Amino acid sequence: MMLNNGCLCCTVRGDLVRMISDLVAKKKGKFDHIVIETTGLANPAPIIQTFYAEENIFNEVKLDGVVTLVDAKHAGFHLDEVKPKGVVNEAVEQIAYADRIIINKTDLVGEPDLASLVQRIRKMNSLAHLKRTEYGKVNLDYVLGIGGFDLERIENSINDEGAKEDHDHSHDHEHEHHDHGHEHHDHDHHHDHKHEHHDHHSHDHTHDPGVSSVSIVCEGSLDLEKANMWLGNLLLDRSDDIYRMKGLLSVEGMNERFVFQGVHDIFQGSPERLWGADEPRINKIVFIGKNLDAKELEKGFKACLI
Ligand SMILES: Nc1nc2c(ncn2[C@@H]2O[C@H](COP(=O)(O)OP(=O)(O)OP(=O)(O)O)[C@@H](O)[C@H]2O)c(=O)[nH]1
Repeated sequence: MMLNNGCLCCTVRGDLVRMISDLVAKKKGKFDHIVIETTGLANPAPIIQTFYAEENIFNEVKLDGVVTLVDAKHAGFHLDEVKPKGVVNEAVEQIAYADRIIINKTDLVGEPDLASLVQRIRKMNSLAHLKRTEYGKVNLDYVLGIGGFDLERIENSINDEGAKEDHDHSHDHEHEHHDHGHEHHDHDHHHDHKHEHHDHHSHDHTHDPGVSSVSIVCEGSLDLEKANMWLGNLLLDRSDDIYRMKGLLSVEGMNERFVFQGVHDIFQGSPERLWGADEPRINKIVFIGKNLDAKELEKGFKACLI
């Protein structure tokens, strides 16, 4: 089914609501997945938000994940494009919201360019799985059944954060990235940030998209009231800039681990399984967004610890 262009200022796509309602009414039980292919100019946010905003949709279908196909040869150009003030760079947005990033046409670029593109994408979105392809060759289960918004799968996605370029052939890289991911967890993140700026200047990029991933990893238990206030206020002030977030928290007095995920002002959270007797109470939160201040986020979070 072809959708008309939605109004860019709307956060709920009426056309998408109608399309899904029609499909559900006519063919309920006859399909496993619905694949929505947007144009290259689409902002994914309104499409994602539609799945939470309308009760009919929310109850009948579940948003599985966002897959972004990146043209390895031309992506750099689009990411560098300077837009008029207030206009988003859709290439940046499409990477920021993704659960899976497929970097295609890798045969057309050299390894150094490819590596720097991967690095650049990784800094924007440290949660997504990433794969390099030629002619878009991926297994179907890589792009269907992702569970990118499932609370039950939060732990997996934040645990292998930054560490999971999914390789089919190039094994040396797997190790490289794996190590990097662990380092990422142990170190403070201002370090990463500084590097980012350094790289930025030395490569003389003209445009900083300002989209980055910030992760907080910290042992301890949270004061429920303080944590509620902090996250609540953060979303009140910054929900436009926070594209996606995922977290696993240890709350004082709560025997279960608390998991949450969010997209802008949409927030879903719930207690998950019990903490193990010997399990270290480690909190993990990952934010993907614009103008994120890693230091400030970490400070705010730590102020909520008991
Ligand atoms: N060299 C090379 N060419 C590719 C690769 N993947 C796709 N192509 C070619 O790129 C061209 C455009 O591919 P499409 O898949 O139609 O691109 P698209 O962006 O989906 O196009 P539309 O959705 O129709 O706008 C075709 O000639 C493909 O054969 C790749 O990995 N390497």
